[in-house]
Amino acid sequence: MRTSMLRSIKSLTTSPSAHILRRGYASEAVPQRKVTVLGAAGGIGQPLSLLMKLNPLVSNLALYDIANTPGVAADISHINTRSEVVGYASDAELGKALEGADVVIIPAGVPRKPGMTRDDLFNINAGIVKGLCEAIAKHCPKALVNMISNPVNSTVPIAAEIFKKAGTYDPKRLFGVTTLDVVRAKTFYAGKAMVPVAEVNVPVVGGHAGITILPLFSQATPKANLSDEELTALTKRTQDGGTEVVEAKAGKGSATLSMAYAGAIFADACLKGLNGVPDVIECSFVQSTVTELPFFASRVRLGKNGVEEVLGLGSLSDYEKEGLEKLKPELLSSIEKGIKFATQ
Ligand SMILES: NC(=O)C1=CN([C@@H]2O[C@H](COP(=O)(O)OP(=O)(O)OC[C@H]3O[C@@H](n4cnc5c(N)ncnc54)[C@H](O)[C@@H]3O)[C@@H](O)[C@H]2O)C=CC1
Ligand SMILES: O=C([O-])CC(=O)C(=O)O
Repeated sequence: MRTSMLRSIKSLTTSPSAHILRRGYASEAVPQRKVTVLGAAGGIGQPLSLLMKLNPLVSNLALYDIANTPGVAADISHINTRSEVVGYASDAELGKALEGADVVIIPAGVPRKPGMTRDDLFNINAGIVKGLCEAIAKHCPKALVNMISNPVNSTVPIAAEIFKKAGTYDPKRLFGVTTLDVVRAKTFYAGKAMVPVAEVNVPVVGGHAGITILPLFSQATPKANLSDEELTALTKRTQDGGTEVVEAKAGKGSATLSMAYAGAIFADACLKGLNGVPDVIECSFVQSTVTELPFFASRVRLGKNGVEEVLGLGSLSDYEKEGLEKLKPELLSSIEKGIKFATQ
């Protein structure tokens, strides 16, 4: 038994994908971890499920969608990596998909078309998220919830209220996934500053829609001498990154592949935190006292119980201070809209 466990740990640590995905994972033991993807057959769900299948920290991968799950699950299950894959295809199977989950990732819901804002998705997605969160409260109340469905600025407060109603709310376990904003900020900054993209770090704070997305390029590393005009343009491009993709896809949806990448990075960080890897830090939209708003995205230290510490904003440039004040009313109104929906 012990020999076979050691052998399986050895094979996990020597496969090429393991090296890529297990950076910074120091412990010898690889615990069993179940990840459930809700909306697994969608534009984001499919590549995200693929990336989670490649993640050696995952032992069980549950794929749930209301359409096309069996095909996606059968397809992904043939990949020769650690996790066992099971597909769940109907409302009646949602409980089984969630039972025992350590991390639940939610990319279920409709995406934008050109001309729409993320808030235009509220009417449909709020109801979808509400139903899924009620099931999470019932079947895996201790799971870390990674909310991708838009509008994130409202769906996270909706989830919080649903969990409060069920008596299961733990603010340490609820995350709005804003990693794509960070991914974009890093890419755009590296291009403009002509620095190696793999070395770039840029915190992105606030929320996940338009001007509520506030990249802090004054804290970007490696440092570069960019003009005010260049920094303004970079900020705007990061804020409008989602719209750039929506327009390029011309009615065929919004970012899926880059979002799957971002979602996989964030889920991996959650798993590392759960497994006790030290100093795992990612930006996320969480319950917060960093500003006067009840939810706010900033850098968060992840640990064995989810959020270990919500880190402050650090020092901001005058331009960023102005951006911060400008975003607050819009972000607050989206948060309140979510709370109102879930409490009425
Ligand atoms: N947080 C972020 O940075 C980003 C968020 N998004 C959001 O992610 C969501 C999904 O986008 P896509 O994957 O492109 O959409 P999609 O339409 O391709 O896929 C959505 C999937 O959700 C499923 N679904 C709908 N209702 C469901 C329910 N009750 N239970 C389980 N599954 C359900 C659908 O069957 C479909 O397979 C959208 O709301 C989009 O705006 C997209 C990109 C970035
Ligand atoms: O823009 C959208 O609708 C999808 C999204 O959230 C993003 O790509 O950041």
